Amino acid sequence: MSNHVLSLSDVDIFQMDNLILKDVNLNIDKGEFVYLIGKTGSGKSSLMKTLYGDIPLKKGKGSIVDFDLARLRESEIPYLRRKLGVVFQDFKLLTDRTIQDNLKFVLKATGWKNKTEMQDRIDTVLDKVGMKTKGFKYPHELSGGEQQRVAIARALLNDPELIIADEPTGNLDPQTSVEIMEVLQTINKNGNTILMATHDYALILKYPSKTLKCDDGEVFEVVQKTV
Ligand SMILES: Nc1ncnc2c1ncn2[C@@H]1O[C@H](COP(=O)(O)OP(=O)(O)OP(=O)(O)O)[C@@H](O)[C@H]1O
Repeated sequence: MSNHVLSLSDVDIFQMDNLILKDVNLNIDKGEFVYLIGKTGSGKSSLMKTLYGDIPLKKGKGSIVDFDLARLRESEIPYLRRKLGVVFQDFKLLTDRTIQDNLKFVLKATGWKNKTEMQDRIDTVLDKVGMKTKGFKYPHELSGGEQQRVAIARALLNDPELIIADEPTGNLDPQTSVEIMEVLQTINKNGNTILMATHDYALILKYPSKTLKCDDGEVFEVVQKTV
């Protein structure tokens, strides 16, 4: 059986009718930590959006956590998202409710019903990111780094087969970026597969791993010294 969590072959990535990336071929195996780099506008976000069903796959073959991206129906997207954890640069927490309630909202929306099980899961994921004691706070009462920890906890709620993180340290200072990276590294060592877009080469040097680059309409793997 294939160990691929993600597999793209001869995929073209579009924004509307504009071709952004051509003939993309890549595989990510269970347990890998993979960086996605490339200058602004090179197509990193477009690639990631295609992976979580925000942009339809119009050409080529793509499978992600057992979903066929070329045949993905609108109605299947919520089920795909349940098997993925997506983390954004700007955290995207709901500002009108506490951290606990942000997480509860996601659990309810994804079919959880039992209150004790929900609370146990929330405690577990907040503990994983070092935020167990701050669940009663509102997002604006937390620092950027703490909000990103919560966003990572939220991504972990449904035990995703792949975490897609689009510049998760983009809004954070260097020290806080390292702290968030430590959280992601620990999660990866505990078995979660992670694809992370970043501009932060210092992080890549500190935590070397497989690196894919978007450049001039293509995606290719780079060896560390040419990053
Ligand atoms: N909603 C959109 N509609 C049309 N074109 C878009 C849209 N979003 C992005 N693009 C274009 O697609 C190309 C790739 O953008 P994308 O956001 O994927 O790059 P990126 O590598 O993620 O950049 P950044 O590092 O700045 O986030 C750019 O030329 C951009 O102008």
